[in-house]
Amino acid sequence: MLSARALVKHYGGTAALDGFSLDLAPGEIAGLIGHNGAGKSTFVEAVTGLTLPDSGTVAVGGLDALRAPRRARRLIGAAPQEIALYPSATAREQLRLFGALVGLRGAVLSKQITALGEELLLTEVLDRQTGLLSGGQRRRVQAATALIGDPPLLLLDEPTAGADPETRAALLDAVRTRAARGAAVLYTTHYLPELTDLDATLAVARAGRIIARGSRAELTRGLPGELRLRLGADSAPLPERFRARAAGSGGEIAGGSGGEIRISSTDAPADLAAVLAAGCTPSTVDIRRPDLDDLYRSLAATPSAPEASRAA
Ligand SMILES: Nc1ncnc2c1ncn2[C@@H]1O[C@H](COP(=O)(O)OP(=O)(O)OP(=O)(O)O)[C@@H](O)[C@H]1O
Repeated sequence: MLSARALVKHYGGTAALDGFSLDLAPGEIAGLIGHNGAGKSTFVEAVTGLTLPDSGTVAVGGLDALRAPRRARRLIGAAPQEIALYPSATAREQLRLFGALVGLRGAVLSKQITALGEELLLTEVLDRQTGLLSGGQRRRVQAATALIGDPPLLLLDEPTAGADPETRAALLDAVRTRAARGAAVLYTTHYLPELTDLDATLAVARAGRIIARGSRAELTRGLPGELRLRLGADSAPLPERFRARAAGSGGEIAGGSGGEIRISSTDAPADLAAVLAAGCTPSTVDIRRPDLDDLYRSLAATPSAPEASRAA
């Protein structure tokens, strides 16, 4: 549904995009993550036609989005990071406007607005001016403007910023429903647990390009998780070879202290078997598998290509 190749965009001496490539299939939710300034918003602007890249290509539903931006734009529902609503218009008026832009009219449009209001918990505020809404409500109205008309490509930039747990859940449900109907969703966030909730594939941006792409399982394979345990009162001490990997955990390595030992481990079941074989008798055991935070940390610790070449 979306295929971007080798996008480059310079702002003065800054390469906001530096060979940014990304593919997105129908029905896929991809989490676009990366540090501030990695190029995520610039990429979304390039796909929506707000920014013209210096080079590279963007295809949306097979259309060349750089040559035919208006036609491509009709296939895209975008909720940018910056709120872009008319403060004096009501939420319903905004949705009428966006609905009309994608060709909805009359009763069909009214029905979609009512349904979106219910879905995103906005029914009570649909007839209020958006300038008078809370930040979280405005963000949901903005998300609704992206969802109206069921576009096949959704670009949602931090749609849950400022959302409380109830409205966050409603937004995530709405995203899942659209993907289940076949929409491709690019979901930018700094809040990694959401991507687990959405069962999203991941695209990690760094210095203007994607440096890792795949399922969460693929990208976290081989990363260390943790074996966490407490040693019982009559336990043998933790074997020497685990002590260095338990350093800094704050746990006690002798039995009976009650402190939690955290052993960095790429194969926690095997390490647990070795600990038990050494006569340790844990009173509690927990295995923490590597998660998105571990992935983020491991990628942050690896210099990107331009940084590496600068450092060389
Ligand atoms: N209009 C602009 N003029 C000048 N520089 C820009 C402009 N837009 C983006 N940049 C620069 O391009 C780089 C990428 O910015 P971008 O907003 O795409 O990052 P981001 O990954 O979306 O960051 P964040 O997580 O903070 O939203 C940054 O160094 C930014 O300062």
